Amino acid sequence: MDNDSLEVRGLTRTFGDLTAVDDVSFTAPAGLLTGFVGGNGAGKTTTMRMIMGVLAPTAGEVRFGGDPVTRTARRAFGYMPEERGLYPKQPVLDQLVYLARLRGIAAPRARAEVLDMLDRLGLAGRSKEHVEKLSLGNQQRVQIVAALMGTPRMLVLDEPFSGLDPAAVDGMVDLLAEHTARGVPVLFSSHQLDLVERLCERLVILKSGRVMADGAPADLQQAGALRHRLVAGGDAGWVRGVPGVHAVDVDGPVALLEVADDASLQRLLAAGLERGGVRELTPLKPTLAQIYREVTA
Ligand SMILES: Nc1ncnc2c1ncn2[C@@H]1O[C@H](COP(=O)(O)OP(=O)(O)OP(=O)(O)O)[C@@H](O)[C@H]1O
Repeated sequence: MDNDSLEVRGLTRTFGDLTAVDDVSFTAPAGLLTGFVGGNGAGKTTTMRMIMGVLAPTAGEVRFGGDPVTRTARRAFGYMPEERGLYPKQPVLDQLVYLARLRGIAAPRARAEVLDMLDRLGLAGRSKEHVEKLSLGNQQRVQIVAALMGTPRMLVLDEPFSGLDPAAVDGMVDLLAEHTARGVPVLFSSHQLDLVERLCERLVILKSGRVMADGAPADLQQAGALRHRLVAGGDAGWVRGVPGVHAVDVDGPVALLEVADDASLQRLLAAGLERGGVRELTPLKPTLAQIYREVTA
């Protein structure tokens, strides 16, 4: 196991009769972005709270670098909680420097680091404003600074991209890349599957508190039902009669197909030769949205 990876083993949390997180195990490897996805109420926030020690697990454990996570170790983790938690009536810079000092960063360095990150997120001119005067997206940018400052050893970010405009998303992506380049594991939750697909090297999909899929997106794409796009010489209606081939959609000569195995693919081609030929047959990689729908169906 890589030394600076996050490992979650058998994590479980009940609230009365509800098992919100049910025997969840996964690894967020060092130096990689791991996307944590799942519908509303799937258990993402509850899992992240347990990782950060905000909530006690009913069962299971959290390890970092091979060791059980202690309170001291958690001080070196950057966390963006769902409930955010900035003081509305304090100026942005004062507040961030205060939070940085709580993490043990000396005042001059804290100030320089905070000003640099505010600048990179387009907030340089707003550092003296009270947080409550900022738009929600700009408050979110301040939260990002709060989570990322101080050279954290791990990042746990609950919906860090929600409410950000495209420029801020790009700024955030660049910042996260700097942390993964240092070997830091980054776990972030999101409902924006296009963004997760673009960014993540690892993916954990949760449903009703359970892990439904866990791995590299390319592996999950291969494990999913492979679809093919076929363009026939004439009307492609004949594809419906080929054993092992499921026609998802047929529109004139173009068909979208799920092919069970290689033998079915050969049957499809043989049938095509008898029915006016096959002009094109292309395997299609499922998108993350398709994988997500399949594994959470
Ligand atoms: N303190 C609590 N007391 C009782 N139930 C809770 C508590 N916290 C969470 N839950 C329940 O646990 C389940 C998982 O909630 P959680 O917030 O972890 O989901 P989530 O995946 O983060 O959802 P969302 O995407 O909507 O933020 C939900 O059914 C929620 O109502």
